[in-house]
Amino acid sequence: MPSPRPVRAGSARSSSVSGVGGGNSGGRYEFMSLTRTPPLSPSPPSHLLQRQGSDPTTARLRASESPNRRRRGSASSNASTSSTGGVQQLPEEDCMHLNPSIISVALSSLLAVDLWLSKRLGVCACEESSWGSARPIMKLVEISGHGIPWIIGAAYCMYKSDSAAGQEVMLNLLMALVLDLVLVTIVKALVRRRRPAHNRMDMFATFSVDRYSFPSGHATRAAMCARFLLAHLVLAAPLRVLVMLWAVFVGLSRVLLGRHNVTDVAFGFFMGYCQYNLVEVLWLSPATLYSMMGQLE
Ligand SMILES: CC(C)=CCC/C(C)=C/COP(=O)(O)O
Repeated sequence: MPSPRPVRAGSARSSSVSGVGGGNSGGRYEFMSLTRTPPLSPSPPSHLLQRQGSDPTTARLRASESPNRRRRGSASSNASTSSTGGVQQLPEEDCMHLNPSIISVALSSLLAVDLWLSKRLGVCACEESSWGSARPIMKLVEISGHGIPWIIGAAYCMYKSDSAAGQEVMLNLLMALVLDLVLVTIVKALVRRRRPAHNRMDMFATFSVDRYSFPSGHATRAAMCARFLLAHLVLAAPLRVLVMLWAVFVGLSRVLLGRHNVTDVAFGFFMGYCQYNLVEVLWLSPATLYSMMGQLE
C-alpha cells in the first residue's frame, strides 16, 4: 500500500499566489472571502476554494472563534457547499461579526488606551503609590478647584464689593458656578461611568452623582473659572499665566490622584470651556437683576 505523501504548507501558499495571477492576486481573493459572501457565478476554481481552509490567516481566524460559532460555521458551510455545488458561503451573521464598524473599533481602542494610561498616571492614588508622598499637595490642589470654596468666595466678594460693576461680575460668577454644578450632575447621571478602580473615595463634600467620573467636575470648573477670571478679573500677564497653570494642574491632579481617567478630564476641560460661552450668553446685567428682584417683591 503506498504511504500518504506529507503536505508542505509552503507549497500550498506559493501555488495559491501563482494560481490566480493578474491584478486579482490569490491573497486578495482569500481575504475577501473571509469578510463577504463570494459571488456565486462565475464559480471560482475549486482548487482555490480548497486552499482557503489551509491558509494560515483563515486558520487563525477560525481558531479565535468560540466553539459554538465554529460548530455553526462549519455546519452551515458544509450545507452551503453541498447546496451550491462546491461554492463555499459564509453565513450572514459571520460576515457581520467579521466587519465591526471602524467607529466602534476606534472607540474601544481609545478606551483601552485611556484606562491603561490613567492607571499608569495614578501615581498619587494612595500613600503606598510611587508618588504617594505628594498626595497631600494634590489634595490641596483638589480643594482649590472644589465647588464649595468657589461658591463661598464668589458670594463673599459680591457682598463685600462696593461697586455695581464688581457685584455684577461676582453675581455672574456665582451663576456660572451653579450652572456648572447642574450641567455636570446631568451629564454624570446620564453617562454613569464609574471612577477608576484604583481611586480611594475620600473626597471632601460630594453629591451622590460624584461616584461617577465622567466628566470631571473639577476640570469643568477649572476651565470655566479660568476663562471667567481671564475675561473679567485678571489682567496682569504673570497672573494670567498662573491662572492657566492652575487650571491645567487641577485637571492633572485628578488623574494623578486616581480620581479620573484621562478622557474624563479632557472632556471636562472641553465642557468647561464651552460653559463659559453659555455664561456670556446668559450674562445677568444689573437691569435684569433689578427687574428679577422687582418681580420677586
Ligand atoms: C458640594 C459641591 C458644591 C460641589 C461638589 C464638587 C465635587 C466634589 C465635584 C466632583 O468633582 P470631580 O468630578 O472632579 O471628582
